[in-house]
Amino acid sequence: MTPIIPLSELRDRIDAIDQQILELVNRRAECAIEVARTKQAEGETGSFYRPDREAQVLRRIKELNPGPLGDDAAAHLFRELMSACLALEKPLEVAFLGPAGTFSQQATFKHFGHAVKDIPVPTIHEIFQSVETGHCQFGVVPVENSTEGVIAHTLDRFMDSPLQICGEVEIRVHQNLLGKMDNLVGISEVFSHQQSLAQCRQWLTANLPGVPCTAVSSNAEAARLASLDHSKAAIAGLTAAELYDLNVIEKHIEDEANNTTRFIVIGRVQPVSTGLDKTSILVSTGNQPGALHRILQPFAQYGISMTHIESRPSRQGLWEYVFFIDIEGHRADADVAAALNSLENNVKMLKVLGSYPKAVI
Ligand SMILES: O=C(O)C(=O)C[C@]1(C(=O)O)C=C[C@@H](O)C=C1
Repeated sequence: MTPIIPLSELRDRIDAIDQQILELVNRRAECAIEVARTKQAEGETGSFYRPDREAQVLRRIKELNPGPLGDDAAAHLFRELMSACLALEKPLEVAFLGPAGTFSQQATFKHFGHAVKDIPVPTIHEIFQSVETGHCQFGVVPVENSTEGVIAHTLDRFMDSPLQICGEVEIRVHQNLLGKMDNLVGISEVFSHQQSLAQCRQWLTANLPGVPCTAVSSNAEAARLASLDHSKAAIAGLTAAELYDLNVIEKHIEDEANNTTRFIVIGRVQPVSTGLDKTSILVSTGNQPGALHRILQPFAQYGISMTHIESRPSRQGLWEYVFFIDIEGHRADADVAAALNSLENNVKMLKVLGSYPKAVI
């Protein structure tokens, strides 16, 4: 048995280590300030954020991590460290689907760290708009949920937006029943975002049969409404419970155990290839026989994996569809470039929505 070390001695050790960490962290921050000077000298004017470099830093940390700290825990620490360093270079403004307390805000912090200036915006359309007009440098929008499928609004908005996808982030979504009451008895109405209501449909039918469910603009808005009336409940995340001082009446009420939402980061930056990337494209074929085959053929020919395909009405011709496709690899990678080149000759329209590093944390 290893001897028990007195608490005071262990705390002295921790204090000494903290001092070293603090010195090192500040040396790193000084480097980031120098990076900003170099970027400025090279004529950079836009955002100093580099999604490709950040992905590489986080992947390297996970590879180097000797433990006992877990790889994800180590990566999260460095996520925050880089966020603070970037804020010294140039603070970043990121629009998310507000108000505060939504899963979109959680996704924003998970991807950018907490040193960003997070700007709540009421609709997906306005998130695009705030980045298009330069109000914010980046936006975070939900794109698909593992239970409920795609968020059509986000996909549709890409059809006429000049913005690029420059990152992705996934959030495990736990839904909770929140309210001022202590139990399910006497609940007269449940508020939530339409997607969250859909994710808890079975639970609601089994536990609150006949209670009206009302869709509102966000889960945080649902929590706010529930805080105003003691007979009304909300379905939302735990952050919203804290924010609006609500009781957690029932935890994890989502029907699917692995309920996950994928968000994408939109902006004007085009990350360079990191070796572990994804590319999202928009393709329109016209309504001809064999159209889908012509889309799939170049990917098969160049051995490219397709991770997602989704069709949406094009809004141009009756029964004309566009396809949103995610593939593995970066548009600058030789095989992806060749496949996209060949695809362009096969289809009516091809728009590359972005090549970006796969989510690291
Ligand atoms: O390497 C850079 O370009 C930096 O700005 C430094 C740094 C970092 O802290 O490591 C900070 C922000 C960028 O988004 C990427 C990396």
